[in-house]
Amino acid sequence: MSDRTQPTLSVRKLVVEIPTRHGILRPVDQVSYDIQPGEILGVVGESGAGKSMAGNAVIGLLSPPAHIAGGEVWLNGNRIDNLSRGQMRRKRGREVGMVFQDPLTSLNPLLPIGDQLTETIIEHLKVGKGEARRRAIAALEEVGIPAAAERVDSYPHEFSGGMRQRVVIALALCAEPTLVIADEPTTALDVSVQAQIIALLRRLCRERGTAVMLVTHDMGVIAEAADRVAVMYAGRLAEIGPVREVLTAPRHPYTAGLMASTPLASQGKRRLNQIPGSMPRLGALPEGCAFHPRCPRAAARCAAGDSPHIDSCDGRAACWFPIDASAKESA
Ligand SMILES: Nc1ncnc2c1ncn2[C@@H]1O[C@H](COP(=O)(O)OP(=O)(O)OP(=O)(O)O)[C@@H](O)[C@H]1O
Repeated sequence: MSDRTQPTLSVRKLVVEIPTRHGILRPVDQVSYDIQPGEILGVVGESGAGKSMAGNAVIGLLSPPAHIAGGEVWLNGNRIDNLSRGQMRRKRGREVGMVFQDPLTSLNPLLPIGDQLTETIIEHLKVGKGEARRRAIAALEEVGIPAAAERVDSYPHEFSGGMRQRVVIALALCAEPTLVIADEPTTALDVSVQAQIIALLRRLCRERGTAVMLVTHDMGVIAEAADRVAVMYAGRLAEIGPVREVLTAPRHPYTAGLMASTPLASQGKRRLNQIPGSMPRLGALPEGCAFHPRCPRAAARCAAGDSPHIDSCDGRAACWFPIDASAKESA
């Protein structure tokens, strides 16, 4: 078991590479972060920023030819980036639960949901059939499935999208994992249902001390759910820090741009200023900071040399000229 001072997940200088005919791409480049027990780390960025690859790499779900080419991943104090596929498969489910955008990725359409839950519980918790069924019903009750004792024998298609995602959360949590990777868990749902699912995930993981990596393109979901946020741009971490600080006083101009293009309910008004241009392709990254061609603060230093890294900047933003909120600047 993890002790409370040890992060549940610790990722150090993780690099994912994809060899292509035109050279090697790095969809994840030197990414480092920790997630503490009970903490939700939101990973946000535009489409193609490398968010899903960063999550999939951690749980050994990269599709070849993508592979981990550097760095380390530690789960509860054990190194896991060098495990075999079989060893990693056993960790998924038992130590790591997964919630994906489409509930039908996780649910077998041909099996009643109760069978899927009891199978997982028996496999990972080594209890008998009767006890597993009792726990399956309790798990469904906990995620808010009405009349769980009757619905336990229903098939996935007999539930609405929101209820199906509740079942997936029950399935992800039933083996009592210490880490949950949730990749766009609410993107396919109606806005009103989205908030319920986020609140549910947050409550259950808090209660159990489960660490969560929440991958989303939606700053609103981050504001709602996350304790800390990691902002990705072109495979690299642009900024990482406590969600309140990053969202109210972003230091990286990219984070500031994302915030300016996101209508947040808490801000009371819609601010919609799109960041000009688009994220560069991985095969055509500019020299220097990958964001500099779109950056309102870019200076000569940003366009040359190595890309700035959080560790070599101020520890929060990978930027040579971070925004200083105390100076009342705006990006
Ligand atoms: N087989 C592949 N060959 C080349 N590039 C790839 C391959 N698979 C993924 N990529 C690239 O890797 C990058 C990271 O993809 P990833 O899916 O992690 O991004 P994302 O931030 O999760 O985006 P989205 O929100 O659209 O899912 C993207 O630029 C994508 O184009």
